[in-house]
Amino acid sequence: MNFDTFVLAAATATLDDEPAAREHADAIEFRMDLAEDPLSQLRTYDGELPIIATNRAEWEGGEASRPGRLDALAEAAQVSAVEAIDVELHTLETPEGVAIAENVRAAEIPIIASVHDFERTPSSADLRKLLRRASKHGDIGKLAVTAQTSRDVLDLLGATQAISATGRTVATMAMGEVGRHSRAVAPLYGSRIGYAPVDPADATAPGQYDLATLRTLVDQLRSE
Ligand SMILES: O=C1C[C@@](O)(C(=O)O)C[C@@H](O)[C@@H]1O
Repeated sequence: MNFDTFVLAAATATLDDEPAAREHADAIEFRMDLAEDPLSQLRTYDGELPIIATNRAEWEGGEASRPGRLDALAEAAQVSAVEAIDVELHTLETPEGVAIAENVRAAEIPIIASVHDFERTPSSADLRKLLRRASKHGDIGKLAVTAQTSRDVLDLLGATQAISATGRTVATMAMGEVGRHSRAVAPLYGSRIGYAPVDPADATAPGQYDLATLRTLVDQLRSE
């Protein structure tokens, strides 16, 4: 998968959702940590959209607990439909994370190095540092923070613009209601991935638009 242009990922724990996502999404984000039997779902997948595999750790807002979490991700990287792997920046900075990154790179798949803050938005300087670190460890550096004020959204967009202007590939979004519109406008500042559930009842983060809405918003803003 190529992140040279914006990729809209339909976030789901059920690969059976793929036909419903196809009309609007460019990819599926398969949340292995929320899925039943994720490896067998992957092995029997025969959809058209490429998959970003995510097995989010509990300590980063997901549901995957320790035993086997990274091994499952390494196995997912062997599935041909899996065209990108999402790993937490904090994991990539550990020896186990370095090992998984080597594994994934051997399969010639890009790594999305992600950072989440479910409570706040770090300072502008810290946002830039985090994005730089994430885009150094991953092919794409991703930052999802929680905006409490509109100033937070501006800081995130500023960091997105500044780091992408240095030639790095980034993806950013502000979670929650205050930052919701960032999901539509961040692509204009250089963000290369957006996430939305097929069904709004199955949101994988606070403040997500449903897939059809985010597709429309992003496309309309881009074509103006
Ligand atoms: O990291 C992200 C971004 C996200 O948290 C969001 O805010 O849309 C949704 C997650 O599924 C994905 O892994």
